[in-house]
Amino acid sequence: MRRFSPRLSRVVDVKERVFNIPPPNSLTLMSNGSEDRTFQGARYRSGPELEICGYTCEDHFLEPDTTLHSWEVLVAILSSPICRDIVVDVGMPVIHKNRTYNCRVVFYNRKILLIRPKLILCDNGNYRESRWFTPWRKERQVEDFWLPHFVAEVTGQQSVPIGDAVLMARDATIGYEICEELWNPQSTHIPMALDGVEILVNSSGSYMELRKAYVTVDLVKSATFKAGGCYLYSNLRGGDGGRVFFNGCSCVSMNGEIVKRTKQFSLIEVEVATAMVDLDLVTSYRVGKRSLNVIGSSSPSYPRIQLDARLTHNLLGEPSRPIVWEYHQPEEEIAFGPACWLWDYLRRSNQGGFFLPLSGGVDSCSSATIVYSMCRLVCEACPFSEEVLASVRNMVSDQNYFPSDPKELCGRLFFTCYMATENSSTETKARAKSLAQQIGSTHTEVNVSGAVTALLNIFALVTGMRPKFSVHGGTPRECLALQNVQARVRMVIAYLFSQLILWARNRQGGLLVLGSANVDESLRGYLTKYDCSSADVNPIGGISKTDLKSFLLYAKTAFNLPVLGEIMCAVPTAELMPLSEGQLVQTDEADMGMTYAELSTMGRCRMIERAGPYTMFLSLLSKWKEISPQMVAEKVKHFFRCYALNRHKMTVLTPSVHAEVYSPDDNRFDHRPFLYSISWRWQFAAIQKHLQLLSASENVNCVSNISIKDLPPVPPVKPRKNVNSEGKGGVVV
Ligand SMILES: Nc1ncnc2c1ncn2[C@@H]1O[C@H](COP(=O)(O)OP(=O)(O)OC[C@H]2O[C@@H]([n+]3cccc(C(=O)O)c3)[C@H](O)[C@@H]2O)[C@@H](O)[C@H]1O
Ligand SMILES: Nc1ncnc2c1ncn2[C@@H]1O[C@H](COP(=O)(O)OP(=O)(O)OP(=O)(O)O)[C@@H](O)[C@H]1O
Ligand SMILES: NC(=O)CC[C@H](N)C(=O)O
Repeated sequence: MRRFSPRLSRVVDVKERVFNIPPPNSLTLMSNGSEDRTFQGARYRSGPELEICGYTCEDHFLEPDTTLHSWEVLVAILSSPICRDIVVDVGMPVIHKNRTYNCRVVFYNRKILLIRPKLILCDNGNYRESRWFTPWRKERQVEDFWLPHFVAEVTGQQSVPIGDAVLMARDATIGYEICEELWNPQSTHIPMALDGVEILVNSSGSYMELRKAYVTVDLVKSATFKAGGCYLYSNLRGGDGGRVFFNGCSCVSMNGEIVKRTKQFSLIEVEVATAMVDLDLVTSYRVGKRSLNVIGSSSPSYPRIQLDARLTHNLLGEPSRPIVWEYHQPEEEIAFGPACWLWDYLRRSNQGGFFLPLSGGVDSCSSATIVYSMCRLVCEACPFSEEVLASVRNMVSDQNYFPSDPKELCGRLFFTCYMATENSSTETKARAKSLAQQIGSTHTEVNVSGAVTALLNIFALVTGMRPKFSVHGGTPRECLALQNVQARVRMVIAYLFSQLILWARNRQGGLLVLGSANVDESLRGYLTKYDCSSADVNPIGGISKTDLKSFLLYAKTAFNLPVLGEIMCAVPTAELMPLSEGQLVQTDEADMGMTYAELSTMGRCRMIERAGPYTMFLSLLSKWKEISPQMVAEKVKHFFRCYALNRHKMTVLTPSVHAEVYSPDDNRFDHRPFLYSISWRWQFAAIQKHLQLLSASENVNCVSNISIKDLPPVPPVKPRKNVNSEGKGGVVV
């Protein structure tokens, strides 16, 4: 290929995990002859959103200290010799005219060139940016920003431009689009590209959800496919103190093709991807797009901040070539995302490892397998990362330790315990033990029946009464209480062990207790409040049972853990009730009155389709054609009754890594009340009315049109009913 004017530019996309900007002294150290290793000879460097202070500062963004300290760090960075002759943009909050903006600060050779505030904020899902930031609404306008005095002393500038402008070097034009601006229908890259901006820089704080990674890649590719250009997309990676795991996957795209990328998951703190691009190819691509040129010629111009420097080299190197993006399957995302999040959590909490009550069922075994996956990642990272090695040495209280075998590491960091009661089976006990052996966790088996009996004795002493299981003639209320006391005792024992097990082994610190309630159980409320569902952190709280089973199938082969095949196929059961004539009387799905697959469908419908009971009923009518409309109605009503009854449990849900769009996590994600009337009179009446119309005519196109007369009668106030979380009423109190 012939180039008329070889303008090869090295651009760099630096991806850093939050809070990882090295302190000033280490920056200086790195400059001693290590410039190439750091920026790889690049002329431009970008990084993720709000990288200086960290994306998850949240309400700390309302504190002026956060902005002040960000300026202090910025001064340290721009003063560093490492930043000579390279244009750098970094992310931080900036207060201008008493308003806080989420900004990129662009500098070159100790001079700040531009402060570019975010134009479109993100407020969906876990995002709440407009709680802290104001969007910049002055399109294509800049103002003077007066620098803090200690910054002015270093840069020698009093004021710098702030606003919606682009940077014009002698040989390239660079524009900024901050995260959500790419996702919005009025994406900023379009008018910038029409105005001749060649390099589009996007700094992001985009978190992981299963099956989401392709979205950013598609957006980036389509941005430069439609409008041409070189796109630098830099995202955070890792956990920084919240429930989300930032998704990595930074990349460089050129005219619709990805030419460089970074990993989605890794324990390594900083990953630098460098690409060499030929900017003439941007021009030739755009020149060929005739319709783009016509629109571009009338497109309004951006203010241009001039930079008297060249970004291109006349090098004879080869431009980076297009690559094929290999996506992780959801099972791999489960294996690596929560594992990396657990690692970040563990090292920041300064604890010595994890404790998990291991029942031999799908959920707790999934949590265990994720910890094993974490150990594998640690062993892989240690030869390349001093930070990971230092953290693991602190955890195991051994400064000479070098982990190389995940099983051996697991034995040091991970403690599992099977806690039997008289209702436990030998099968689950054996499965828990096998998994512990295969992953190498330090495993114990205890019998907690003595503690359960002691508690029941206290009750009997006071009341003179002993509750009975239903198979022994007890009422549902007695039976439920007997189940819950077993489950709760396990939680107390788990905390006792987590606090003292390292003490008993003459090691420092304590252990974090892991939980293993999955997203579906939480949504349905099929868990005992303050049993082992209450823990310090939960790696699977955002994942559905269906996905967990696929994950175990994957891990069985990928991690060589044969017992997972058996665990996956076992019928899920709580094992809290006695066997009846040798038969299992309790299975999760029978207890819940719905299958996990149905629950997952309804969960998605509630959250993603934003469906109330009536809309969910309509939606499922077309999805579940194999069952009658009456049956669909009963399932929907049962789901909403259970959801309403148990919603209070979400207020104390153990923090877990966010992974699923239909998560019911009440804390940050799913903002709904936690006290409901469970009768849903108006909504259920609408369903009933629709059913009547359906039976009157198969083809009625009905819109709910109910009135007071359609409502079922209000239930009598007396005698009071105590409805348990099964949604089964009928106990007179
Ligand atoms: N609106 C509200 N706001 C705040 N608290 C509320 C409340 N309504 C009830 N409560 C309180 O909540 C408590 C009842 O909840 P809780 O103690 O959890 O008990 P509960 O939900 O009644 O029963 C536990 C449920 O979990 C199931 N389970 C048990 C064991 C294992 C598994 C499994 O996952 O395999 C499942 C079991 O079948 C049953 O459905 C009571 O103290 C009650 O007063
Ligand atoms: N016998 C047991 N030994 C140790 N822990 C247990 C035992 N039974 C239950 N647990 C703990 O309590 C949690 C909730 O118990 P539950 O019976 O609801 O299991 P679950 O949610 O179906 O999960 P699993 O599939 O792991 O059995 C389990 O995930 C596990 O951590
Ligand atoms: N920080 C942001 O602006 C997030 C943007 C986008 N909605 C995402 O999920 O990645």
